[in-house]
Amino acid sequence: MQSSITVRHAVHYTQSETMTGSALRENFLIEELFSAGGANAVYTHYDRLLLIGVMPDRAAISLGEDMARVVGGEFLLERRELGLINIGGPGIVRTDDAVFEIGFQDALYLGMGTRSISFESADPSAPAKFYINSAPAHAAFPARQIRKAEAIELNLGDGQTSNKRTLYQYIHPDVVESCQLLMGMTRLEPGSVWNTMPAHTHDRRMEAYLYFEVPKDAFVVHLMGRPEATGHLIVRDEQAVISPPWSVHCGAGTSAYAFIWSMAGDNKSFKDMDFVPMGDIR
Ligand SMILES: O=C[C@H](O)[C@@H](O)CC(=O)C(=O)O
Ligand SMILES: [Zn+2]
Repeated sequence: MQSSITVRHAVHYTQSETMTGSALRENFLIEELFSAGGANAVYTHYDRLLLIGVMPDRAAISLGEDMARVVGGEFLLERRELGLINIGGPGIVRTDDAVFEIGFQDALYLGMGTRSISFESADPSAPAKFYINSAPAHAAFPARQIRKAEAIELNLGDGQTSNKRTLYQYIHPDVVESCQLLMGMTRLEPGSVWNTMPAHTHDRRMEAYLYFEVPKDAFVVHLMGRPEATGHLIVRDEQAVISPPWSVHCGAGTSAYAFIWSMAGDNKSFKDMDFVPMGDIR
């Protein structure tokens, strides 16, 4: 089983603005989260968000002692909460006292205090891909499965500006209670390529994007940085971007794609965004 845990430090924009393209990639892009039969984790110091990709094949994968060590606890969710969305085949998540069948584009919230968590693929030839985010928690809320049909659906953008898309809020105060985690998915319509335009920042919360369903040979040009000093990351299928609180996070693909966004920080107010006037982007 291939597994990894890496730590990403927080970076000030005065430093990121002097970085080469490859240094930006090392600090803000996660190239490999999903490896067959493995679990890859990135612990970021931005709001201590933990991003994990779990792709079980024949055997179950559990988040065990190595993860507990990273967070300095007896077990991973001793003082944390966790959200996940499955972007692969049907999967199964077992916890201390429950079994959840998690289909494609279904989500699961697990609260603080959940001791044992293990992941399986229902069919190893169509493996599940659990994209997991975990953040520090102060209260124990009940576990809850959120199917795609239960997420809040928002229709955004316009074909005329190539940004027609559907946004699904899964872990959101109007759907399920969480301490600080917000999580959802956005899917571009065929022919639309721009996400999150007009761009925004939210200094109160960091954000992470996992791009998926990016066709082979296609890519997304993800813009990051302060609005007046943007840089870019070329992002391929199933790669994730860590977006600091001071950064815009938007992009255009060479074709349509989907992505999972998640946030952690001071509030859970999705609408708390500082929109950037289009004329200010540099
Ligand atoms: O703060 C919110 C996040 O940046 C995303 O939810 C935006 C997004 O998915 C979109 O506009 O397409
Ligand atoms: Zn945002």
